[in-house]
Amino acid sequence: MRLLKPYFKGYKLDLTIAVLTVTIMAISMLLQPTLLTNIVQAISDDNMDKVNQIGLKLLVIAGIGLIAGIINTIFAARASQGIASDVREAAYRKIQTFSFGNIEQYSVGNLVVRLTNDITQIQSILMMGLQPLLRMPILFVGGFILAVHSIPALWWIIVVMVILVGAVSAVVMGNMGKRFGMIQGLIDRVNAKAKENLQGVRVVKSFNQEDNEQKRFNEVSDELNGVNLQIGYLFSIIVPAFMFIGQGLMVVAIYFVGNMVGSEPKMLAQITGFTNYLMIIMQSIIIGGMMMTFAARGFVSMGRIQEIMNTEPDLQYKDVPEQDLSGAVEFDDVSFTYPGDDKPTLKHISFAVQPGEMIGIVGATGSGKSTMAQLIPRLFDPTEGTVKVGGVDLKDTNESSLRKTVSFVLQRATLFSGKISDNLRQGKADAEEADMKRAAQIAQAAEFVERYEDTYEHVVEERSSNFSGGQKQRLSIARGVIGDPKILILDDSTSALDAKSEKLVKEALDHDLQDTTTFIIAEKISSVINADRILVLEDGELVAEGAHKDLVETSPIYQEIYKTQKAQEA
Ligand SMILES: Nc1ncnc2c1ncn2[C@@H]1O[C@H](COP(=O)(O)OP(=O)(O)OP(=O)(O)O)[C@@H](O)[C@H]1O
Repeated sequence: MRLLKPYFKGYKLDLTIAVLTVTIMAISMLLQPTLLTNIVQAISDDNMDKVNQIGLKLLVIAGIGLIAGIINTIFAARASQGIASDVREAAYRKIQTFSFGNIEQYSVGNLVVRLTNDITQIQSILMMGLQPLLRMPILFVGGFILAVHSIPALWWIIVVMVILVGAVSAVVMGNMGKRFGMIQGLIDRVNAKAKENLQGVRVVKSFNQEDNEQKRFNEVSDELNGVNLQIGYLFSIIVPAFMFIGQGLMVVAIYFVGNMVGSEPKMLAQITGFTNYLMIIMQSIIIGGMMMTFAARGFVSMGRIQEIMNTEPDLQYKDVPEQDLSGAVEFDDVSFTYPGDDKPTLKHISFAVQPGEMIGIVGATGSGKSTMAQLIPRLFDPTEGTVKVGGVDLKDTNESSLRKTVSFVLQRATLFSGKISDNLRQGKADAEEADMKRAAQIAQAAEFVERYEDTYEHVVEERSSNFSGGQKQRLSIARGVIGDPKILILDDSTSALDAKSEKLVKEALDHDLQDTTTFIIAEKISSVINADRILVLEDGELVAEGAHKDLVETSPIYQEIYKTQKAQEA
C-alpha cells in the first residue's frame, strides 16, 4: 500500500464517492432481512397495510442499493484504472533511469511482465478494495449484530459458523496465496520463452527447431497450468464446504427456533431475518476470504513494482552545469568486471586519444572490444580506474553533456517502429531534412531512402522488419552521425555492408567528420588499416597500440591476426 499511497491524491473525489456508495450498498443489504422479518410478521398478523408499507420501503432501499452499486462501479473503475496507469507510468519512468546493468539484472522479459501483468493485478486489487473488500467487513459486523439482535438466544450458532468458516478459509486460502505467488514467476518464464522464440523465429525455422521449441515452451506452460489447476482444486473444496457449514447450521437454527415457537410465536418471523443474516455473515467471510487471497496475488505484484521503485540506478550522474566536452578520451588503469561475473573482462587498460583522432580497436572475438567501448558513453562504470572524456572524469559530468558529446553506433542495429525521420531525430531532436540527407549520405543510406516515395517519412515497422541488415546498419550510422558528435564509436557497425559501401562510409566519415574522434571496432584489420592508431586487445588486456605500419613490425599478436586474415582473404 505504501507504493500506492502517493497516487491516491489525484483521485480523492473518485475514491470518496466509491467508499461512500459501497457503504450505502452494504447498509441497504443489511436492512433488507429486517424488513423481510417485519413483512412476515405483518402477514402473520394479517395487517395488509403494513405489508404494503414495508414492501414499498424494501423496494426503495433495494433501489438505492442498486443505484449506489452502479455509481460505485463507475468511480471505483475510474480510480483503480487511473491509479494503476499512474503507477505503470512511474515504474516506466524509473526504468528509464536504469543503467544497462540494472536492466540486465532484471531481464527485459521480466520488466515487461511487471509493467503489464503486475500492473493489471494491482488494478484488480484496487477495484476489489473499492468494492467487495470494503463491503465485507461492514456486512460481517452489521450482519453479526443484527443476527444476534433478531434471536439473541442463538448467538452461539453465529459464533460456531464464524469459527468453522474462518478456519476452512484460513487453511484453503493460505494454500492458494502461496500458489498465486508462484504464478507471477511462471508468467515471467512463459513470457520470456515466447519472446525469445518469436524474436528468433528465423533461426527456429531455418534450423527446424519448432518441435524442440514447442517442447520447451510446453514445459513452462504446463507448469503454470499445474499451479492454476491446484488453485482450481482448492476452489472446488471451498464452495461445498461452506454450503455444508451454512446449511447445516441453518437446520440447527430452525430446529431450535421450532422448539421456541411454542412459547414465543414471534420467533417464526424472526427466523427469516436470522437465517438471512447468517447467510450474509457467511458470504462476507467467504467472499472476503477469496478477495483476500486474490489480494495476496495483488500484493505480490505490488512488491514486484516496489522493487523496481526501490532499485537505485547503479550509475548516477552528477547534477553539474552543462559542460562543453572536447573529443579527448582517456582510460587510466581501467579494469572492468560484469555484474555477477567473478573474472574481469578488462584489465588495467590505459591509453589517451586526442580530439579528431581515428582509432581502430581490434582483437579476437570476446577479447573485450565492445566492453571497452561501452565505458566511453558510460553504459557501465569501470570497476577500477577512471575514464575521462574531454579531460573530465565521467563520474563528474552530467548525462546530457555526455550524450551530446559521444555517439555510439551499436554492433546490432536497433531501429524503433515509426518513421525513418523519428529514428534519425533520436540523434538530433531538431534535425531538418537537410541534416537527415547529410547524415544519410555519410552512412551511404541516402541512395536507398531517397528511392522511397516518402523518403525520410518512410515507415519503420516493428523490429524494423521492412529493412535489410545492411540498411538497418546504414540508418543506425546515420543516426549516430547526424548530431555531429565530438566522439563517434562504431562497434562493428559496418559488418553487414559490402566492401565498397564500407569503404565509402569510411571515406565520408574521414571527409565530413574530420574533427570527430572516431573509434572503429572491427574484426578485420583491413577495416581499420588507415586509422591514426590501432589498439590491440587480447583477453581484456591492451597488448599493443600504434599505427598499422608500426604494429606489423612490433606486435607479434597483431602480426598473427593480420597474417591469418590475409591468408583467409587470399
Ligand atoms: N552483458 C554482459 N554480461 C556478462 N558478460 C558479458 C556481457 N557482455 C559481454 N560479456 C563477456 O565479456 C567478454 C568480452 O565481450 P565483448 O563483447 O566485449 O567482446 P568483443 O571483443 O567485442 O567480441 P566480439 O568481437 O565478438 O564482438 C566476453 O567473454 C563476453 O562473454
